[in-house]
Order: sequence, then structure tokens, then C-alpha cells
Amino acid sequence: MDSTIDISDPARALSLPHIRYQLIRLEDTVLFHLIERAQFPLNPTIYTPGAITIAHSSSTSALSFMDWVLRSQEELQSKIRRYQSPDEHPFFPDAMQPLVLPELKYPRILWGNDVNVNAELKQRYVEHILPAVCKGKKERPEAQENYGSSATADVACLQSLSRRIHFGKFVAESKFLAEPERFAELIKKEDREGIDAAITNAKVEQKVLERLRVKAEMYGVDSGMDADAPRKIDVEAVVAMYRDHVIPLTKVVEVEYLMQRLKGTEWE
Ligand SMILES: O=C(O)C(=O)C[C@]1(C(=O)O)C=C[C@@H](O)C=C1
Repeated sequence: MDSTIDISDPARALSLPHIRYQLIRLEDTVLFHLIERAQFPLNPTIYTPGAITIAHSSSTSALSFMDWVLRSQEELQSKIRRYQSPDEHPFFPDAMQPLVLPELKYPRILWGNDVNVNAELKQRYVEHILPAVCKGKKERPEAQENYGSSATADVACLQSLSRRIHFGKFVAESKFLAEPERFAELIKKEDREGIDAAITNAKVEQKVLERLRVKAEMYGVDSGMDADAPRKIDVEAVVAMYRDHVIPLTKVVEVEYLMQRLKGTEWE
């Protein structure tokens, strides 16, 4: 699978402007997938374990329908090297399969680590992000005929959100390399709060939220529509998703990555 980081050039991969440029591009990806998902009702049944019987599936029958779709996708995508890429992380690490393509040798960009916040991301997506994005459609009756389309859109949303959030590892490595002594001291003291303060840039966060608001307003309206026609996406829900979930989880990834930064000697 293609990687969105420039793996041919590790120095470029760790330049903060290059990483921030990738984060900005991922905003578009996340937004377009969310707009796709928001056209369907919330369909809570697909997130309830056991609510839909999955025929011909025994070991995974306790999963929700959406989890089963996501897991099945990951099984397939693991065979074609998706999770070889250092910016990709599975939601179901136990579903990984042997490769059908030869292994790719990525240059060493990140320090070895096992940081993966996908379980937390998926929970927040199902419990908070999606209900807010589908607001107004919540009252719409479940559309059984949209179960597959909804879950397919969910997989795209979750995978793009996960990639965006785990890009925090590249941000963190870049920040560490810029001030190694400062970070090494905080890491040795296990001062997570201090690390969090050191990686935080409130101005950049503010800019991210402002840009996202403009994009959500722009992409949610068709040029031929009346000014007061309903939007394809709830702008406030999108901004809140980044403010309350995406940026905080990116920072968790940054802090936890740095906490492991001095432990191993192995590069990933
Ligand atoms: O751009 C950075 O420096 C990041 O660390 C990324 C990010 C974000 O998630 O957008 C997270 C923390 C910073 O406070 C600013 C922005």
C-alpha cells in the first residue's frame, strides 16, 4: 500500500513543515469520508455486538456488524502490506495475516514503539463523534438497506482518523530531534505533563480548528444550492471532533511515543 509519508527521504519525513502539510491533507480525507457517512442514518444496530447475526462466521460472531466489516477489511489489507507502513495501525492486531507480497523494507524513521490508540478512537467514534455528525438524522428510522454502506463509510472514517492521529509519532520524533536534551530529561523523569506542555503549540491548534471550520462550511455546500439549504455535514460537530478527540488523541500518541523513545535501541 502507498504510504503518505515520504519514506524515500527520512530527513524530509521528519521535517515539521512536511508533517504538518500531511496533517492538512488528511483533514480533507477525513472530511470527505465523514460527509459520505453522514448521508445515512445513525443505524445504531450495526455497532451493537450480536445484534446482527453474521452468517458463516463463528469466531467473530460476538462482534458488532461494523467491527466485523472493519476486521475483515484489515485481514485482507494486512496481506497487501497496509500495516507494514509506519503510519498505519490496525484496530484488530489479532486479525493480521501473512503477506502475499514481498515484505517492504522501510528506512528507519521512528523509534521502536507499540503505541496504538485505535481502541480508544473507535470507542469515541461510536459513542461521541458519529452521533454528533449524524445529529438530526438520529430520529430518522434505521435504514436496514444502508447497513453495508454505513459500515463501509465507517471503515474509511476510522482509518483516516487513525492515520491522522498516529502521525503524532512523526511529529514527536521531529520535536525530540529538535530538542533532545530537554525531552530526554522529561522522559527520564516520566513527566507526562511536562512532555505534553513541551509538545503543545496552542497557536497551531487554533489554526487547525479555524481551517477545519472553513473547509467543513465549504465542502458541505453545493455551489448550486440555496444559501440556507441544509448542509451535508454539521460544521460544529466536525470542529468539536477535532477539538475534543482528534487533537487530544494525537497528543496522547506524541507523549506515549516519547515515553518509549529512550527505552529500546531498535528502530522501526
Ligand atoms: O503540529 C504540531 O506541532 C502537533 O503537535 C500536532 C497538533 C495537532 O494535533 O494538530 C497537536 C499538538 C500541538 O499543540 C499542535 C497541533
